[in-house]
Amino acid sequence: MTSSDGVEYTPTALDRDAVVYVAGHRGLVGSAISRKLKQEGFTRVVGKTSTELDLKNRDDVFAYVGEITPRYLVLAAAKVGGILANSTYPVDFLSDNIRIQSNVLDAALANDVERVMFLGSSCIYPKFAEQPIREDSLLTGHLEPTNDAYAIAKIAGIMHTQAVRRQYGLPWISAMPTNLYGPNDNFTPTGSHVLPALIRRYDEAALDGSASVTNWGTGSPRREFLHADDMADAVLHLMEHYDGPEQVNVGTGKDSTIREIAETIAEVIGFEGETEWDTTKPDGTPQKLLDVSKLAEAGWTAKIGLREGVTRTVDWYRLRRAALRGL
Ligand SMILES: NC(=O)C1=CN([C@@H]2O[C@H](COP(=O)(O)OP(=O)(O)OC[C@H]3O[C@@H](n4cnc5c(N)ncnc54)[C@H](OP(=O)(O)O)[C@@H]3O)[C@@H](O)[C@H]2O)C=CC1
Ligand SMILES: C[C@H]1O[C@H](OP(=O)(O)OP(=O)(O)OC[C@H]2O[C@@H](n3cnc4c(=O)[nH]c(N)nc43)[C@H](O)[C@@H]2O)[C@@H](O)[C@@H](O)C1=O
Repeated sequence: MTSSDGVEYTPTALDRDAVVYVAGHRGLVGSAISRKLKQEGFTRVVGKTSTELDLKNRDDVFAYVGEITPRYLVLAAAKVGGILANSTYPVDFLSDNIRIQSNVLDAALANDVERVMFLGSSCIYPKFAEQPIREDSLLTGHLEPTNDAYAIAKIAGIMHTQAVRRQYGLPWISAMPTNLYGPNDNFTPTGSHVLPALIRRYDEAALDGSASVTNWGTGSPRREFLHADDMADAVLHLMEHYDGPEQVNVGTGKDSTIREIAETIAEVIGFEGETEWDTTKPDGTPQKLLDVSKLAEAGWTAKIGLREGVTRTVDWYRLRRAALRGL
């Protein structure tokens, strides 16, 4: 098969005995991908924690990738955070991510990694992109200011995979996930995304018998949420069934208001008090709903519904509550 950029590659089942390097294998997405690959019979799934290998250190990255010489690589390591972390530390989100992805992708190229999956984020699209957001709306308008630095790093990552395809003919691809959640998410109050933040907040309020909780913003922004296990399933599916220079959106195709998400989480937790909104905190993008038709054409749709996914995540959180709260 020849792609629109001239790369000749026919997507096929990945070799279960080949080395697969999952960069970021302890995180929300990387851990789900590692689990999925092992469930599917992959025997040599490898990774290192950030303590063992700081991906910002180019020499160390080249040494490690040269040592393991993976046939496949999923780049799920990044500096990641919610709206507050992104808007407070833009330098870190830009600089760390540019360095991590340049090091890993350059080392992958130097070692002829056959198939690379780069993970971006739906925040790469313009703040006021037409909804649902199509892949071709990339670079057609201004970014959302609360995460523009992170988005620019991610756009550079997409371009990096496209450039490798053009210059070296390797069938590297990228996927743009919507907002994700699930086991191994970040549950810290100031660093996390909304879904884990609300699970923790409502759980604490239920335990303490609080009369009310206060969430950030107005509650009116719309977001689409995908469970990390679905994300992992989509990543493997795309690596085995998709090739092309254009990034592929990964989501459910359905969104809800933050207020509705809060109601679902409160119900699953069993919190019966009031919810208030702190409108001094930012709302961010008014709506982020991905057009997932390209993904559907590649043969994949989401399977885990929001209530089921939230229930599973609440159960996971409750088993680890003390450790996650640092108690
Ligand atoms: N979470 C979300 O809602 C979304 C995430 N994404 C993308 O998915 C990918 C994974 O995100 P997610 O799993 O949520 O993030 P997490 O924060 O859960 O995990 C990030 C991973 O990256 C690793 N990492 C970070 N910095 C370094 C470093 N300097 N050296 C080595 N490893 C490092 C961490 O390693 P360790 O644990 O060892 O410290 C961790 O395993 C990212 O590219 C992100 O942009 C896209 C859209 C939405
Ligand atoms: C995945 C994506 O994640 C970020 O963008 P975001 O979608 O705005 O993510 P968020 O989950 O942090 O917030 C979603 C909405 O929820 C509201 N909200 C209410 N209460 C809490 C709360 O307690 N915590 C948080 N974090 N948000 C809250 C919040 O005000 C906002 O309106 C970017 O980092 C971006 O770079 C990126 O890629």
